[in-house]
Amino acid sequence: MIDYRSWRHTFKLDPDKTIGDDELEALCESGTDAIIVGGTYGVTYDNTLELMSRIRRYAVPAVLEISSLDAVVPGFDSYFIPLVINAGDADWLFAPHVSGLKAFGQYIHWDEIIAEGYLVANPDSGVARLTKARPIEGAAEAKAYAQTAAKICRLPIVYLEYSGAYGDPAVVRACKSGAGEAHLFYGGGIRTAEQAAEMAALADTIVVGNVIYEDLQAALSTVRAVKR
Ligand SMILES: CC(C)=CCC/C(C)=C/CC/C(C)=C/CC/C(C)=C/CC/C(C)=C/CC/C(C)=C/CC/C(C)=C/COP(=O)(O)OP(=O)(O)O
Ligand SMILES: O=P(O)(O)OC[C@@H](O)CO
Ligand SMILES: [Mg+2]
Repeated sequence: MIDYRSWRHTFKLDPDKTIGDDELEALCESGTDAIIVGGTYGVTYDNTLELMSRIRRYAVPAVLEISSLDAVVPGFDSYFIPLVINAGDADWLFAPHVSGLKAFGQYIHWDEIIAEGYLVANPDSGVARLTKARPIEGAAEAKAYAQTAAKICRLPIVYLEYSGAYGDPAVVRACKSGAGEAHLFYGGGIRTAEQAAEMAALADTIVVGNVIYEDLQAALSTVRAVKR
C-alpha cells in the first residue's frame, strides 16, 4: 500500500499531453512525493502505458487516477478511483465503477485501490462539464460535501478539484474541516511557489498539473515551496 498520507506534493501528468525526457526526469527527480497520471479527455491505453513506462525509470511512486475503463494499465503502484460526489449526472458516482469491477474484478489487488471523494469546484473545467457537476454554493456547502465523502461514505480521500483555476482558500479550509480523518488533496491553478505554499498550508497534499506544460521552472518551484 502506498503511503499517500505522508505526501505533501504531487505532480499530475496527462497522458494526452507531450512531455520531453529531460522535463520528465526533472519532475520525477524533483523531490515530489508522487506522480499521478490522469486527465479527463484523450486518455487511452497506449498513451497511459507509454507514460507509465517512462516514469518507471525513476524511483518516485506512480499512481493512475482512472478516468476511463479503456485505459486501465497494470504496473502502477496504486490506482485512485474518483467518485464525483457533486456530479449532476449520477452515473459518475457508481456506474463506471460497476462496469470496471465486472471487467477487471478478477485482476484487482484491493490494497492497490484507493477511492477518492471528488469535489469538482471549477464549473469551467472539462471534468465539470463531463459530470454536470453541481455548483458549490460557498464554504459551508463545501464542508458539507467533504463531510458527506469522509463521514457518511467513509472515503479515505477528499479531492478538492479546481482543475484549471486557482481555488478559494476559504473553500479549501472548509473542506479540510469537513474531511476529518480523511486525507485532503487540493488541485487546481497552482502556478507559483507562493500559491503552492498557500494551498499546502490548508490541504494535506497539493497537486500541480497544467503549469508543468507551460512553465517547467515554475512547476519545479512548487516542490521547493512545499518541501522547505
Ligand atoms: C489489470 C489491472 C491494472 C487491474 C486494476 C484493476 C482496477 C484498478 C480496476 C478498476 C475498477 C474500477 C472500479 C474502475 C472504475 C473506473 C472508472 C472509469 C471510474 C470513473 C472515474 C470518473 C468518475 C471519471 C470522471 C472524470 C474524472 C473524475 C477524472 C479524474 C481526473 C481529472 C479530473 C483530471 C483532470 O483532468 P484535466 O484534463 O487536467 O482537466 P480538465 O478537467 O480541466 O480538462
Ligand atoms: O492542472 P491544474 O490546474 O494544476 O490542476 C491539477 C489537478 O487537480 C488537475 O486534476
Ligand atoms: Mg490537466
